[in-house]
Amino acid sequence: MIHLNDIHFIREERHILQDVSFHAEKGEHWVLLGKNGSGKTTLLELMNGYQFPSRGKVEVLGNRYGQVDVREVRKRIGYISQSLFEKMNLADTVWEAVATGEYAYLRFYQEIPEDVKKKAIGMLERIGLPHVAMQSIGTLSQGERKKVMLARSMMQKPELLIMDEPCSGLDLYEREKLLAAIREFSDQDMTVLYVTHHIEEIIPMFTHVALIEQGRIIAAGPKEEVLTPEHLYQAFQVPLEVEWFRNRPWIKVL
Ligand SMILES: Nc1ncnc2c1ncn2[C@@H]1O[C@H](COP(=O)(O)OP(=O)(O)OP(=O)(O)O)[C@@H](O)[C@H]1O
Repeated sequence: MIHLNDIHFIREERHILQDVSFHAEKGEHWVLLGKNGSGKTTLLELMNGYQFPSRGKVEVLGNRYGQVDVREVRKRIGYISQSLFEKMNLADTVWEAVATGEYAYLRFYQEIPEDVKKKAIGMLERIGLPHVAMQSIGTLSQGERKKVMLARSMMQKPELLIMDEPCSGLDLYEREKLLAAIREFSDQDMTVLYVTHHIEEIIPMFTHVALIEQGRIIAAGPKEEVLTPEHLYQAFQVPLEVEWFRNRPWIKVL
């Protein structure tokens, strides 16, 4: 599904990723966890083919990057990030913005077919936002924006869903609502990769965690094995305890 082998990413003499190998199989739901500047977004950009490694091999959904048209691979990947939202036209109505996900465009230049409109409104209903369908996306709250981007990414049921800090800037209520929506959309056929620096966002649907520190993966595997105080100290340099409550980790800083 995703195979990164011996990746090095060097820019302006900085070794941003060093000797990274990462493997995710179909149906696994991964969290990529690490502090600010550790290299998480860079790793996602390699997986989406927006960046190419200085050394090493990237293979996603059976395609070796460098030998295929990455735009074709991207059609099978749902990607949610702040930078994608910023590329959207804030004057577009919400249902139109969701409908663009059907074609992986950012906006339409011709009339949207009725069935695509219905599907987009159906997605908004599923995510609990049918009432904002006719508003422009620029008028939405932060939480609504994130949910709309999730609905958009689900128009063409992706085989791989990649999310870059989708809960950043959300209050507790909005965060939990968005996590519930992500859980609702992510079934076992879909591989999920979720980037965050907040341990409490690792809800039960996530099966695996990779910890990244200064461009190196320091631990990767089933979440219970990776989320130990020792590994987390290595990643964040903060002494802490981990408490599991209903299959979700919570931390106490010591
Ligand atoms: N093209 C580039 N040229 C130079 N430095 C870069 C480039 N791309 C990324 N970096 C640097 O690489 C480091 C890792 O960046 P990255 O955005 O991957 O971190 P991150 O883990 O996603 O951080 P955050 O959690 O703060 O978003 C940063 O120090 C960044 O400044």
